[in-house]
Amino acid sequence: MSTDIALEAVNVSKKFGSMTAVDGVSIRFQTGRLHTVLGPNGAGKTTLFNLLTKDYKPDGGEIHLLGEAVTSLKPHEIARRGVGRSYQITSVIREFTFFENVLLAAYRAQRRGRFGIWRAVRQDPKAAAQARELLGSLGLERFNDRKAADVSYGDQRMLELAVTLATQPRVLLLDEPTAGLSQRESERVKDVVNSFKSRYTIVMIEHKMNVVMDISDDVTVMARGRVIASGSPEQISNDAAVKAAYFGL
Ligand SMILES: Nc1ncnc2c1ncn2[C@@H]1O[C@H](COP(=O)(O)OP(=O)(O)OP(=O)(O)O)[C@@H](O)[C@H]1O
Repeated sequence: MSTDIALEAVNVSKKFGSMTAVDGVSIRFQTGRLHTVLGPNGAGKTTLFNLLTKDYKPDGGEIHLLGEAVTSLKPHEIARRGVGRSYQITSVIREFTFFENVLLAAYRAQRRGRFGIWRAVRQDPKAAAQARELLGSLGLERFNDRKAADVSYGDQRMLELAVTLATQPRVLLLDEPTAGLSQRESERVKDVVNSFKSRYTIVMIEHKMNVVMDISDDVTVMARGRVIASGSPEQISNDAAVKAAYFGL
């Protein structure tokens, strides 16, 4: 199998009772590209993410990561092999400062997922240097000593991104990184995600069309659990099936 494909779903399906949320989807995410999954509410995008990270077990089909079948692995094993996912605010400890949150994630990543006693975490110079550098590169150093609970929703989402990056993923799954953000904050997240391109393989679910069109290399459109179109942003915006299913035109 070609290793220029970082992550791949082959004919995956997932049912909830009698409802098929993901219906025989095959999709390839190429190394070093930003691939957006687009589609109306209920199209199956988040369920597809859950299948890629193995949070859900597929009813059929396979998942391949960096050329290897990983369909039987558990979510933490997928994470350890380099798939990082931002779980919205849930990955952030609200009572911890920005620095402490990123430090903890960096420390755990260096120890392949194991927790340490907090005193040892605090005294780890390598994790501390990594946390400082990461927060600096995202322009968040002014929040180093601020508690996550005390900043705006937009800044918490930036912290969530920093925590995910501290795990040193190869493939980054972003589920609506601009959801709930103001236009100015969305632009900032868009620029930051754009700056990650080439360093990571990025798979993003995103609804805001300006974000999708400005920074995606590839776009796949889902509707009712299936892939209805795939191509460049320009091809997708001119696709008749997409206009019908997504924009209601
Ligand atoms: N855990 C679950 N149990 C039952 N049904 C579910 C579950 N998760 C998702 N579904 C259903 O599966 C379908 C696909 O949902 P999914 O969340 O994957 O869509 P989506 O494209 O991410 O939508 P949105 O843009 O609204 O987040 C929907 O009909 C949803 O109600």
